[in-house]
Amino acid sequence: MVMASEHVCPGCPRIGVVEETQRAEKRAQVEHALQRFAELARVTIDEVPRAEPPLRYRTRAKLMVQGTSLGLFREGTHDVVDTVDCPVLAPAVHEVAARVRALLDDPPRDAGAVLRASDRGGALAAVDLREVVDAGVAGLRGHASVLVTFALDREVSEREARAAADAVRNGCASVASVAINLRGRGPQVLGAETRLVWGPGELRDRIAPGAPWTLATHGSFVQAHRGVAAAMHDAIVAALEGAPRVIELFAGSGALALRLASSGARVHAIEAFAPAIENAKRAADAQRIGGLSIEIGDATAALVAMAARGERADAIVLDPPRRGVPPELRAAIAALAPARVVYVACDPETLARDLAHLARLGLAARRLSPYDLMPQSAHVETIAWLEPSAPPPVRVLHEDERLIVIDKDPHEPTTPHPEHPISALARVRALPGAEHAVPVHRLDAGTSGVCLFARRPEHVEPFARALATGRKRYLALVRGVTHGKGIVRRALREEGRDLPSTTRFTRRAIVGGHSLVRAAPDEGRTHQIRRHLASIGHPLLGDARYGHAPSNRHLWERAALDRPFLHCERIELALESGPLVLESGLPADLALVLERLSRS
Ligand SMILES: C[S@@+](CC[C@H](N)C(=O)[O-])C[C@H]1O[C@@H](n2cnc3c(N)ncnc32)[C@H](O)[C@@H]1O
Repeated sequence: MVMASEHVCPGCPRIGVVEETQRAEKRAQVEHALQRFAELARVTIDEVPRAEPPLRYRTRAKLMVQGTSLGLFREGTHDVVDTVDCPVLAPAVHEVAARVRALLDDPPRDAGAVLRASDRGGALAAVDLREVVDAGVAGLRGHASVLVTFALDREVSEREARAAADAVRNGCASVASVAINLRGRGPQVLGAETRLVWGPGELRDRIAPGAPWTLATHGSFVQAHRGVAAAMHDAIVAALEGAPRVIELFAGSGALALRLASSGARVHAIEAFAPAIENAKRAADAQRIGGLSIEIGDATAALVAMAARGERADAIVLDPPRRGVPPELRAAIAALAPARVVYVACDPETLARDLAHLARLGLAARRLSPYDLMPQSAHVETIAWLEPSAPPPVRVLHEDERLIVIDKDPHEPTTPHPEHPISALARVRALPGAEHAVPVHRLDAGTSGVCLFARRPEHVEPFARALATGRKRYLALVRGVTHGKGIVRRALREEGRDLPSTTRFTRRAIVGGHSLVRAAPDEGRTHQIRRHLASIGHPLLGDARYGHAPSNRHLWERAALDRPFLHCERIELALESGPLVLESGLPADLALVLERLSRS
């Protein structure tokens, strides 16, 4: 058990909490993330296995520099909390951090700006420490050493860089290699350009004794906890036994790809960061591991191209960044018709969003296995095991002898479209007595909510007329803060004619600096709400066509928004038989977006 420390470091907010409790909390986090999605109601969640060791495990530290402090930003600020007694860093990483800290206190003159914080007139903004273990002979941590990268805010001379490298390695045997990196303006700790100053620049690294080695370079990705990462790899290799062709997306420097290939599978590894995956191939060749092919590029573009070529995969493994994967990639995964999919996720919420969509595409997760990849933090890493399974039936809001009204899911068009593997119409026609159904109107693929179908083509006309004069209400999240209410009257061009159009809106709430509005179009012109709200400077968030690309990117990264935020929540029809009110609640994916936005 870890005892409570006096102050809680932002890196380990759960330190001091009994380990069993931490693991139960992590499992509960995953459970909570699944709960909002009806498609995931029957998924079981394993207990979280114990991480060994629970302390002194961290293979990588990106430490910020401020004055003479080396540590992490206090949450929501740019104040650095010094992590001098950090109990989770692996011993070699801890030793090098202590050496850098001592040098910040007393920087050698000839190292110039490299070892002086940028807020003290120097150039140093952060230090990236990456542990490397070639455990081939002496067992894990037998040969631990560290790749040190100084992240600088400005250029320094070669002489200053060399003096800094000498200073950090003198008296610190764990330093294996030193590089400098120019950070650029982005929020990332490291920029694109790294320059080797001293040492080999790349070293063999193993997750576990006996595992194939990979090539570690300055700043390269490594799982935070070797023991837990190795257990995850074991579980994945066992689950994919007998799969002759595996596609691995987001393969990094190939630790898992090499394991899978060395166990006999043919692995095609796709990764955007060229040096990492090129090193995987070099490591495979040097170890005579056959069967590994690599592809450098965007995982979505690569898989969409494979699907378009009609390729198939026995198994697909993916380990994306926190934001999860875009809808096009989920559709391409389903199109490759894999017998097994293994989805490794570091954010259970985006995982749940993606699993719900994959379930509708015919790939269902029955079981999730959460891991304690970063003990003492709130982080939970989860493996989802997916298999082909019939998609859940469409949700019916109302049906009678002539009409079927469904709650349309996002990411599917109303009628079949070549870019989408499934349509609302196809799912409606799978209902009993609905094989001749036709849509009364169309919602865009990205829009969810109330959607009307006539049971037979001859039933469409009266409902189409009732819909044209009926009241329709949508929920939309739009960029910026709108007036409390407003009316947009603006002709919209359709089929070469300008047609008078009116949309009324009321703001319901401000969430994360944006407006949640109820919008009611008097007509039902193509993209009426999207075009009208964009025309007054408040485009829908997530709308790639009429929206604001930087805001869309931000909401995708931070708030898990993967489609236009537009939901048809209510339609009122005056039918000959009497009034009919159809309503749909806020869908789970948009509820998640609002929750994340109000948290941030
Ligand atoms: C969570 S890491 C997983 C790394 C790898 N599975 C491992 O264990 O070493 C995510 C990886 O995805 C890569 N990546 C990020 N965006 C990508 C994209 N659009 N296409 C392909 N790879 C991407 C990153 O470079 C990073 O290596």
